[in-house]
This record gives sequence, C-alpha cells and structure tokens, in this order.
Amino acid sequence: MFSVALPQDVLYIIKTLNQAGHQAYIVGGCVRDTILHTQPKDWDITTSAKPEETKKLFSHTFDTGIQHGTITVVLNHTNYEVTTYRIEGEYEDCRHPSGVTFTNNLQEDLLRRDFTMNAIAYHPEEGYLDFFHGMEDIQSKTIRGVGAPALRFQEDALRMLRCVRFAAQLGFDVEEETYQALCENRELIKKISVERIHDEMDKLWLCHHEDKMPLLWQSGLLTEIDEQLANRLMQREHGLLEDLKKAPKESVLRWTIVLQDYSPQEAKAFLKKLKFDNDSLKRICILLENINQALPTLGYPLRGLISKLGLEAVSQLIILQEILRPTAPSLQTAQCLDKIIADGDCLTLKELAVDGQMLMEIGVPKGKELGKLLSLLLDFVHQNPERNQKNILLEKAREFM
Ligand SMILES: Nc1ccn([C@@H]2O[C@H](COP(=O)(O)OP(=O)(O)OP(=O)(O)O)[C@@H](O)[C@H]2O)c(=O)n1
Repeated sequence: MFSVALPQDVLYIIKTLNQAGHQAYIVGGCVRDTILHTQPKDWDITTSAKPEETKKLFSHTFDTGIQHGTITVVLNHTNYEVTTYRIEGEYEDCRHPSGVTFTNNLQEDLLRRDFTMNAIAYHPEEGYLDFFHGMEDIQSKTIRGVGAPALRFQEDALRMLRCVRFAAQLGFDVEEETYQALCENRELIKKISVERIHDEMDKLWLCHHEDKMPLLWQSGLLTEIDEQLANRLMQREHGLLEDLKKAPKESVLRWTIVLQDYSPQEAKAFLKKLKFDNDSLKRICILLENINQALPTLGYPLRGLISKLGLEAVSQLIILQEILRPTAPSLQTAQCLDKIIADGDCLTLKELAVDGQMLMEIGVPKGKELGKLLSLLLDFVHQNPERNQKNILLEKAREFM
C-alpha cells in the first residue's frame, strides 16, 4: 500500500484536530485521485469534531454549510472544507436530506457517500480506511454504489449523472447492480434542478473517455432529461463520439458538436431549458448558424466575417469545420486568419483610422447616415487594409457622401 504526500496545510489541520482529541481524515475525491496518481482539485477533511469545535481550533474559518456540518478553514490563502461525520436523514425529494445527524463513527459517514471509490478515508499515520473495498474497485476500474446502490441514487438522484460522468472521466465501468439501479431509478433525475444537471453534463462532455458517454442515453437517463436530445444522440452515436474525440476540451465547442443537427432555434430552446448563460447560448447559436457555411479563404471576405462574428467564433468555426466537414478548405482559412492577425489588419470600427467625430467635422450629419458611412469605410478597409489611413478615408467619405 502506498502513502500519500499530503500538503503541509492538510497535515496541519489533521494534526490540530487530532491533538484536540478528535479523529480526522482526508476523504472523497482527493483520496480517489491520489490513488489514481492524479492531482486532487481540493482536499476535503472529515472529522469527529463538531463544527463549533473545529471553528475554535483555527484562527481563520468561515461557515460554508454549517447546518450540514461544513466549516471552511483558510490556511495560506487556500480553503479546506472540514466536515463533521454525519448521517443524513431521510431524503424526501432525492436531493436534500430532511435532516442531518452528526455521528462519531467514521464508517457511518462513509456509508452515506455515493461510490466506493469516493468512500475511502486516509490518515497519514493510520493509512487507508476502506470499509467498502473502494481500493479494489479503483484498481479494477469499477464504479460501484456504496452498500445498496439504489438507495444511494434515491438519496441524491444527481449521483446517477455523476456515475456516468465518472465513467467517462476515469474510463471506468459501472458495476452491474449499480447500473441496474441507475436504469431503474432514472426518472428520479427529474427532481434535480436544471442547474445541477447542466453542470454535470458540462463536465461530461469535457471527459476524455468518450466511449463511456453513451451510458447517458443507453441507460434511459437522458430520455428523462430531454427526450429529443436522447433520440438524436442515439441515432448518431458513432459519429458523435468520433467528432468529440477530435475536438478540443472546450465547453462551447463540445456542446455545439452535441447539438450539431439542431437548428439554431431548436438549440436556443434547449439551451434556455438547461439555463445556459446568455453568452454561451449566443456563442453556441452563432456556431450552429454558420457551421455549414463555406468559410472564406481570402483576406477580404474573411476580415468581414471576423468583424461580424468575432475572432473567437471564426477560430472555433475553423476547428469545427476541420472536424465536421473534412473536405472544407479549413487549412487555407486558418492560414489566412493567422496572416490577418500577424499583420494586425483593421477588423472593427474601433480600429478604423477615422471615427464619427472626424466624419461630422467634414459635414456628415449625426445619426443613421453616420453609422452607414462608417460601415462602408470599414468594408473599404477590409478590401485592402493599407487603406486604413485618415486622409484616404476622409477622401473616400466625401466621395460616398
Ligand atoms: N452527490 C454526491 C456528491 C458528493 N458525494 C461525496 O462527497 C465527496 C466530495 O464531493 P465532490 O467534491 O462533489 O466530488 P468529488 O468526488 O471530489 O469529485 P468531483 O470534484 O470531480 O465532482 C465525494 O467524493 C463523495 O464522497 C456524494 O456522496 N454524493
């Protein structure tokens, strides 16, 4: 059995709690990640100390979810969540326990967790405490619900999505009873807030093991979330996975690939339903609107397109076309884009050598006309960036007038 190199701050928290007569262990995703030799995102500590007792031992703390027993301890500008061992009460709505009871028993705390791989505790001197054989499951790449998997899913239905996401994140298989429980309880996902579902699905599309993603629709879980999406993904499963394998791990790009056969209107309705923020919604819809459009390979039309859609969207369209339309001349477009950036070509009104004030000084009236003239001048510069000089543009403006 190997030992874990814990950060000094984590060792300090455990030692401080122990010296005050409390038990303390690291637990959850950080233990799983260290066994898998990956860097944990954060370090969670579970302790027999009650929240008030934890607070007294550290100078800088704040209440994170004190009713659930969680205190954040701040050390060297880093936050560590320290949670009291707890047994959750009945789950009335598959999301929130009706009450939380603290316990002195570590095993009881671990029993309420989702999967065996997430239910291992570790102490720098005692080593691993692994009541549910999570280590074996990690070694055999298995996701297994702790105890009775159906109960774990009924307690918190989001765990079903977490199950699929962990499979795709870690490349693990879902153990048979756990998968069965997931299929049988799938409709409970409807009780989970759209925001939490969105968040998990976001994480899922960014995973490295795309081959595991079909668990989402094969299990029937996606049908409960959105039937139309489930049907579409089922139909184009093979192509979708191949496309995702080639795509960078970027959320907007990957959602665009997932929704590639949606019209922008259909996509908008779906993204609104999933409560996407306006910026991401807009970016995905712009990509879907232009995904099948032939991209320019010459400077003049390409500068215009960048000015209309933005540099980021055009760069993403090139990547998408490389993946989805391999016969499109994406390489030429990319080279042309690189040259435009390297040359520092004028792309937007902001970079134009004249502005509204200068045009008014030569007699252009304020209002619609002024805006129209600026657009014409921008197009004139897009045709040849060397024209972006004040005297040339003022002369052209007089001509247009
Ligand atoms: N619905 C949930 C969420 C979390 N947990 C428990 O709380 C720990 C910490 O949860 P979280 O930080 O959300 O997940 P991680 O396992 O750390 O993984 P990730 O951060 O990748 O989601 C989990 O390991 C698991 O023991 C759980 O049992 N059920």
